[in-house]
Amino acid sequence: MVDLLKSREDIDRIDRQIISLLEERMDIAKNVAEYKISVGKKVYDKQREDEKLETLGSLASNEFNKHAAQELFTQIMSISRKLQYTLVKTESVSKSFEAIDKLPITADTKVVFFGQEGTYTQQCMEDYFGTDIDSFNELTFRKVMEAVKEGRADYGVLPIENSSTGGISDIYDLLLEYDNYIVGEHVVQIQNALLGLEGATIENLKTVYSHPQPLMQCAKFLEEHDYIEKKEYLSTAASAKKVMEDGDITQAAIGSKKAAGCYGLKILKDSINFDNTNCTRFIIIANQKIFLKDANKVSICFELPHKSGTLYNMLSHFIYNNLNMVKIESRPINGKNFEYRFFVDVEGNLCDAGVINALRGIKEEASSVRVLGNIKKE
Ligand SMILES: O=C(O)C(=O)C[C@]1(C(=O)O)C=C[C@@H](O)C=C1
Repeated sequence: MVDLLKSREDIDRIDRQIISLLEERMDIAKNVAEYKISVGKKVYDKQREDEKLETLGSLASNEFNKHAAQELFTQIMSISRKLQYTLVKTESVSKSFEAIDKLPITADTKVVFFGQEGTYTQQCMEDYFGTDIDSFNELTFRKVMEAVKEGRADYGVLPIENSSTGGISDIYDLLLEYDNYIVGEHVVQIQNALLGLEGATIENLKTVYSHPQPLMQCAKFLEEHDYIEKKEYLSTAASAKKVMEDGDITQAAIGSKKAAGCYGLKILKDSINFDNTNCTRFIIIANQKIFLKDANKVSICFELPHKSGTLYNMLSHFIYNNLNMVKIESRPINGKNFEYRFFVDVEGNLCDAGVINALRGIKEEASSVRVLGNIKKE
C-alpha cells in the first residue's frame, strides 16, 4: 500500500502543475478577450464550449473520469468567461440608473397606496412617508402600477412578501409589465383581527371576507372554525367596509384594528394569524430609474434558456463576485409552458464592482435580464 504522506506529496505536485497551467490558460483567455474586443465578438461561444467538452470527455479513459473532466472544464470555461467580462466591459444593464442622495419627497409629492382607508398598505405608507403627504388609494395592484407608470402618482406602495405565506406573485408579474422600479421597502407587523358588527359573535358567524393574503395568514383559525365560509375580497379595509354596509351580524372581516375603528366594527378576536411574528414587506415604487447612493440590495429579474444547469450557471455570477443572494422567486413565463423567469435579490449597490461584473455576466448569458431596483434594506 502506498503511504498517505507519499500520496499527498504526489497530489501536491500535480496541483502545483494544475495551478501553473490554469494561470497560463487564464493569460491566454485575456488575449482572447482583447481579440474579441477588437472584432466585437461575444465572450460566450456556446458552440466552441460544447465541442471542447465533447473532445475533452473523449480523452478520458473511463466514464467516471469523462464526467469529471467535463464538469471540471465547464467550470474552467465559466471562470474564463468571468475574467473576460471584466475586460470586455460591455454596457452595464444598470447604466441608465441614477444614484441620488435622498428620494425626492416634497409637499407636492403624490403617493398611491393599495386598498382603502385602514389597510396595512396605508399604514406602511404613513410609516414611510409620514402623514403630511398627498395620497390616494386604488383598489387593485394593477391600478396602483398604472397610476405610477402614468405619473398620476410619484410613488406607489404595494405589499410584495409576507413572512408566513411568502411572495405575492402578482406584484412580480406587474413590475415587469408596467416597467416601474423599486425605490424603497418597509416591513410592517401584521396582527390580523376578526372584525364584526355590534351583536356579532364568533359562534354565529356564517361568512368572513378578506384579501386572499390575510385569509392564508389565518388559515389555522379558519380551519378550526370551518362553519364560517371564507370569501376573498378586494382588501382588508374593503372587507371591513362591506361588513359595515351590509349590516348583517353573521358576516365578519379579517383586517387591522385600525380598519375596525375606520368602519365602526368591533374586534371579535385579535391576532388570529397562525404566526405571531407575522409581518409583510412592502415596496415603494416609482417610474424613475433612481437608487440611493447608500442602497444595499439589488433586485433583478432574468429569464433563462430551458436547459439543465442554466440556473446554477447564472447564480455562479453572484458567488464568484462574492455577492450574498438573499431571495429567489420563480414565476412562469406566459406562452412558454413550464418555463420560468427568476426574481433575485442580492446584497450590494449598483456602483459596486462586484455587482457590475455579475450583472455583465448575467446579461451575456441569460435570455434577458432587468434591474428592478436598488434599495436600502430594512
Ligand atoms: O475560445 C474562446 O472564444 C474563448 O473565449 C475561450 C473559452 C475557454 O475558456 O475555453 C471561454 C469562453 C468561450 O465561451 C469559449 C471558450
